[in-house]
Amino acid sequence: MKVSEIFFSIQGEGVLMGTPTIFVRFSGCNLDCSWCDTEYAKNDADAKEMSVNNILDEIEKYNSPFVSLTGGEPMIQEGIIDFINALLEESYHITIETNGSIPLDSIPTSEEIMISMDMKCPSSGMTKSEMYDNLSFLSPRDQLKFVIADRVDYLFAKKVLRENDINCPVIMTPVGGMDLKPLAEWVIQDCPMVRVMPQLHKLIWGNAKGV
Ligand SMILES: Nc1nc2[nH]cc(C(=O)O)c2c(=O)[nH]1
Ligand code: SF4
Ligand SMILES: [Mg+2]
Repeated sequence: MKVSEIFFSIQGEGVLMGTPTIFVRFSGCNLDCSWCDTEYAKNDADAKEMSVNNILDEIEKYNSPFVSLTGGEPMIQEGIIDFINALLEESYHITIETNGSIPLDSIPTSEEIMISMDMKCPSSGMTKSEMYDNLSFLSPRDQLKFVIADRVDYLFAKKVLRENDINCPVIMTPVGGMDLKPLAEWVIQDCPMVRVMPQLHKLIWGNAKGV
């Protein structure tokens, strides 16, 4: 598998925010979001080839049952399902950070898996890539995230929520993860059933790599 980096940090996004978590960041992505904050993982130029066992050996060094698979786009990695099954066997809780453009039905059903699906808004330039069928695959233990750059993105997100039956927590985060006020005020005005959240790791460490 093509790995960009493995690091131990706190979960900075979503309902598990604040939980010490091991991150496995895979290289390679099928999208090209305008505001991507992990350009270095979008192609596999700097990737390290690692087997499932190599990765398991590496993450065993950290003392946490929480693993987050991210990228890039983890779901395009060859062998990702075998890796997920190996993590389940080792009793890890797994968060899968996916961009929503890859079918999610190959992911095993388990209490120990949280699918954290991004829904790409207009400012990303990638809205056409989203697979709306994936929304029906999300259960209450998963989460749906919208990264919001402007009012157009916010209205897009509201429309998606209005037109689809969503069964999991919904999170809105401003692009860059830190300037929360405009988004918070829109949500208060409209009161949709969403949670406004920062990217906690960026509040702590700024826009650094490996955190
Ligand atoms: N601390 C921390 N939390 C994260 N949650 C999701 C991340 C991601 O890049 O997908 C991420 C990340 O890069 N760092
Ligand atoms: S899906 Fe994620 S990694 Fe891929 S281009 Fe968009 S923000 Fe970057
Ligand atoms: Mg990140």
